[in-house]
Amino acid sequence: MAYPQGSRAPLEFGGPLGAAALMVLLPATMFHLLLVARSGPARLLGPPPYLPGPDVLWSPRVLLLWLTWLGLQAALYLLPARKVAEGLELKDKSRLRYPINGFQALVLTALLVGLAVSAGLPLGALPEMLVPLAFAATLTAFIFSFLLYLKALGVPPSALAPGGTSGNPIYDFFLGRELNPRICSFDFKYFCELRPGLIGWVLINLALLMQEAELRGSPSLAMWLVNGFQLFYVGDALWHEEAVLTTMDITHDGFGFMLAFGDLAWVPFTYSLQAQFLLHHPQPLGLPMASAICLINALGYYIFRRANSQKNTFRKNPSDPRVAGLETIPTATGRQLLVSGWWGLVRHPNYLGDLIMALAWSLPCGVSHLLPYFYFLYFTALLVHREARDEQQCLQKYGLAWQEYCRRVPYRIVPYVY
Ligand SMILES: NC(=O)C1=CN([C@@H]2O[C@H](COP(=O)(O)OP(=O)(O)OC[C@H]3O[C@@H](n4cnc5c(N)ncnc54)[C@H](OP(=O)(O)O)[C@@H]3O)[C@@H](O)[C@H]2O)C=CC1
Ligand SMILES: CC(C)CCC[C@@H](C)[C@H]1CC=C2C3=C(CC[C@@]21C)[C@@]1(C)CC[C@H](O)C[C@@H]1CC3
Repeated sequence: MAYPQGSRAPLEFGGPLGAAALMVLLPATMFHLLLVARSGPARLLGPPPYLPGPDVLWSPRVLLLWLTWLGLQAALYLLPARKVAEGLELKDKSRLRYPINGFQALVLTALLVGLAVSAGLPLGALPEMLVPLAFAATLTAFIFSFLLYLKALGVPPSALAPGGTSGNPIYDFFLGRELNPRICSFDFKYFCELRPGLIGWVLINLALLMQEAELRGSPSLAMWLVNGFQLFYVGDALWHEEAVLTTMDITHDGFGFMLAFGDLAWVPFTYSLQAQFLLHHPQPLGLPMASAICLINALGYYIFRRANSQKNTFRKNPSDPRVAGLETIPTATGRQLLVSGWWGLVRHPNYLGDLIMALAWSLPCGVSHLLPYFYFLYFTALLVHREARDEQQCLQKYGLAWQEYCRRVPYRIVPYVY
């Protein structure tokens, strides 16, 4: 970990050099995956079939389509919400308010897309536009991050994120300077984290399913499973939208290139990789194997949801009867740490469940190619790194109590392994 001059706050992601490298590597990886998924050999580690020129990447029509998508999601965000939730207390002791209408946005998007398809919109044509769409999303992420960086120059220090104020413009551009950039009540980070990318991901999956039906008469069982699992995951995230308000992305990280690109481009165009692969490389899948994969996904989801809900219930109200009997460690901040139940098994049981689901999403693609396992490999790396970042933040917040928790719950994600 590098340390900025004159400060004790450690720089993450390898400092400015690491940030600069990631700003090139992440988009390059995304385009590599998009190109390789449709190539015959589909080799994750091989060269891409061709290098796309400007005529392949750039299309004003596709850019317009992308901006329309962002506009639609922004309009749905502004609709009246079933609930308005308060975020955690900020440095200046205030709390921001957030609309809880993400699930409503998903349902309305599904209705609008259904209407448009029945009126003749060729959704099956979307897979042919993935490369220029990804380019439009990447371009938007760069421009948007630049505007956010400029906006952050004019805000008071209390509005800045703890991490993105190193003074190095490349590093701060990557990590994001302002914690909660807003125009009036429109919160850009919260909007991007859950709406255009996540809903875009399942829409791309659906388009791939429809194109498979056009090509082969009906979608394959493998394609149904991947679509079903991922739609369920996105629906669950939007149903439990309020939980995102306590994640480190909202409470700790600024809004810069990492999250703008991650939310707007990386999620829709790389998380749909399994469905992209299946369109071009159909895989036979029998009912017994499909049933086993469903069980693996259900097990992952059970661990993921129960662990997340247990912590969220406990954080909202520690005397709630569902969590009141759990053993806890007091901390100097007045908050407690769970040390039994799911959070006594490993220090991140929710990551364990998420990883099991990630495996279940790749298995329908068979074992002939490594490519569809990219998500599982990337996600393992992301969660191991995220766990280390969270650990650092918890050690700072809770000190000795956190050390005691680590002593009592020695494994981080996988019991007896890691
Ligand atoms: N699909 C994807 O790409 C991604 C999915 N995710 C998923 O999003 C969800 C949220 O993840 P994330 O925000 O990383 O982290 P967590 O939901 O795991 O939250 C970590 C926080 O929980 C609190 N905590 C930790 N241990 C305990 C304990 N023993 N008792 C009580 N509170 C504790 C601490 O905050 P405090 O004490 O302040 O409450 C800590 O900072 C996860 O399910 C993850 O799998 C995450 C990233 C990417
Ligand atoms: C571009 C880099 C590789 C880093 C990008 C990270 C982002 C893709 C993720 C950071 C945290 C995320 C969360 C989710 C999606 C991925 C990103 C945005 C969820 C919304 C997924 C669904 C879960 O139920 C909640 C997650 C919160 C964190």
